[in-house]
Amino acid sequence: MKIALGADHAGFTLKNAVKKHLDDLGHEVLDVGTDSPDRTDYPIWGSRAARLVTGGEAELGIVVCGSGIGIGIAANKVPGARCATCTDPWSAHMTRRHNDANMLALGERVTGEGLAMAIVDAFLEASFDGGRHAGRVDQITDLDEGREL
Ligand SMILES: O=C(CO)[C@H](O)[C@H](O)[C@H](O)COP(=O)(O)O
Repeated sequence: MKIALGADHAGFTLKNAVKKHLDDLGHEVLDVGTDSPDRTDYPIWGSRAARLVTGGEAELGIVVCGSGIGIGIAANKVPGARCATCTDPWSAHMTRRHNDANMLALGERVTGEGLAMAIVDAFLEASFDGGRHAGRVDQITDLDEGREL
């Protein structure tokens, strides 16, 4: 699978660990940066990763900042991105099944590396249930495209 990856300085180390994990699993990683631990701004990297996902170059995206919150908010500003900030594997599993999330956000200052990989695995191994959830995801798309509910 092609997976977009992005992080700010506060997520740089965990991004590299996620990248190695994805490489080991045989995925193709599209790393948008950042490429150093120098201080930078999470909206840049969240939006760049999201654009790869919404543009179809990547199937899924994973983004990392200190909390996982800022970069997730930024990713979700790109229409078509459904990015979930997760701190546990169950939430990562459920956001794929019920929300058809196409991006996962992690917080390096929140989540240790071992747990982060379990979250990544749960996210990648689950898939969308469809059914009653499909109409709700369609409603999210309506919001993305400026329609009122
Ligand atoms: O956006 C965040 C908070 O929601 C991230 O944790 C950022 O990585 C953080 O704000 C960066 O903070 P810093 O003090 O500039 O390292």
